[in-house]
Amino acid sequence: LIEKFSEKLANFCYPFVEVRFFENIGDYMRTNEAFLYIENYLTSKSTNQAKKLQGEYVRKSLVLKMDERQKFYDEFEGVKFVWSLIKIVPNTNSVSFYPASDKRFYLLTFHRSHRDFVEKSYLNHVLEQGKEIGLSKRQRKLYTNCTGNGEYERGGKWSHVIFEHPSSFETIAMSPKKKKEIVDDLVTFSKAKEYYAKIGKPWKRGYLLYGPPGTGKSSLVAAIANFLKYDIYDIELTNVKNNAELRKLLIGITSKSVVVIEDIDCSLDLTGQRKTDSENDKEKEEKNEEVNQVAAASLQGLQAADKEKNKASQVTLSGLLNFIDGIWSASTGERLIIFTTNYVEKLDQALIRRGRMDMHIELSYCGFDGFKMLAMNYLSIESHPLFETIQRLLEETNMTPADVAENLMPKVAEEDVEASLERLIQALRTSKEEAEMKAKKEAEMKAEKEEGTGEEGSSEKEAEDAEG
Ligand SMILES: Nc1ncnc2c1ncn2[C@@H]1O[C@H](COP(=O)(O)OP(=O)(O)OP(=O)(O)O)[C@@H](O)[C@H]1O
Ligand SMILES: [Mg+2]
Repeated sequence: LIEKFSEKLANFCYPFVEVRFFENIGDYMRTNEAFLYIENYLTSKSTNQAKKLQGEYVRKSLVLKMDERQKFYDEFEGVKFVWSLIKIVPNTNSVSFYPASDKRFYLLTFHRSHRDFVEKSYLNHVLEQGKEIGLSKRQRKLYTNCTGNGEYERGGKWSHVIFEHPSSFETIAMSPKKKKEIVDDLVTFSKAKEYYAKIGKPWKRGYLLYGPPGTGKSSLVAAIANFLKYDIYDIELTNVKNNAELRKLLIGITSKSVVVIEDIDCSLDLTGQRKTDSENDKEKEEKNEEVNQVAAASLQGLQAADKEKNKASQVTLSGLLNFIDGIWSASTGERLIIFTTNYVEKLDQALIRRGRMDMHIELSYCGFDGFKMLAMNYLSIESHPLFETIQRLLEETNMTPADVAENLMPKVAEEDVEASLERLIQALRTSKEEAEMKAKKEAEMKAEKEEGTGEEGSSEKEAEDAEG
């Protein structure tokens, strides 16, 4: 009876319902998209009402956001609602190996008589509006994974900054045909939600960008993200301890994102075949043995080996393959996965087969088309008498777009166009001469080596004869 009565009393005194929308949810602490949509919705509405705001400078404009503990009153179809942003700071007195991070949530309060209305229409209204606003002017983010190596850091988490890279398809120098191909592919992909559902595939696509250093792979990644207006998740694989941590990262990725793994050939030893369990065990045993030997040798040696062991990532090729298109990968909607590498031939075929990496894009040395684009961007010229010479030289020698761009950049204030072009021509000539010299030297070395092996054989014989 007392229980019943106290419940009634509580309801009478506080007839409100509270709903919390946490920023991160679940064991994997994935970003709650509802939180982001609500943030957009409230940011668009709250600024003229709230008295405590937070200012951020985003893409050349000021964005005012709701401050913590600031209440915001909303009204929809005659019903009143109260929103507030609340931050829970973890208890710093408790001693924990992994310090907990702050938790934030939006709290929605309304009268309990509107419960049905909230569930059926108000929340839909808020989320839909927030989503729409988000698409048109959201701040895009560049995420990277935390190291997880330090004593106080836990791996498998993302940290982010606002993504503001000026690269776009207009500034990338590559053949117009290839550029169009990529743009068309991106547009088709971004509109193909139903199609992917129909063919029973997760909505994602893989790109492999390969080519020598300085040919614009990283720039192209930024251009793609800018074009699609997606967030970027830049994974540093060497910071990922094991496959479980990689999966944890995957779960934390929101939809509409580009996932990038740069220099995939250097990140890990992924070039070998997928290993069987027994092979893995054997390797581990061997490693342990090594460590033991070092331990016996000296304490210092052990510490060094331990450090190395800690550093080494245990992400395997099969873990990465699962990351790309395993069952878990379908849990995060619309997504583009991009690998970049300097040495495509080093990679395992399983990693780059079609279906995983659907499109292979080669970025190569600067051609005349690329040069014209750079000249337009850097010097604002479409043609010049010196272009002919440059075209001929570009055909005769290999120069990366990065080098061409560097030479075109004015070195002193108000340098004229001709000086820049002359500098480029000079650089192209030098590079051509160097390449020729190198080829000549290599040929000489080769010839010498061949001669040398012949001579060595004979001198050995002589020595033998002398001994005899
Ligand atoms: N195709 C290109 N178009 C325009 N600018 C380019 C191009 N390639 C390179 N650049 C210029 O050179 C710089 C370096 O390029 P970028 O970082 O994209 O090269 P990368 O291929 O990623 O090299 P790495 O393999 O060393 O990572 C960029 O800042 C950009 O200004
Ligand atoms: Mg790069």
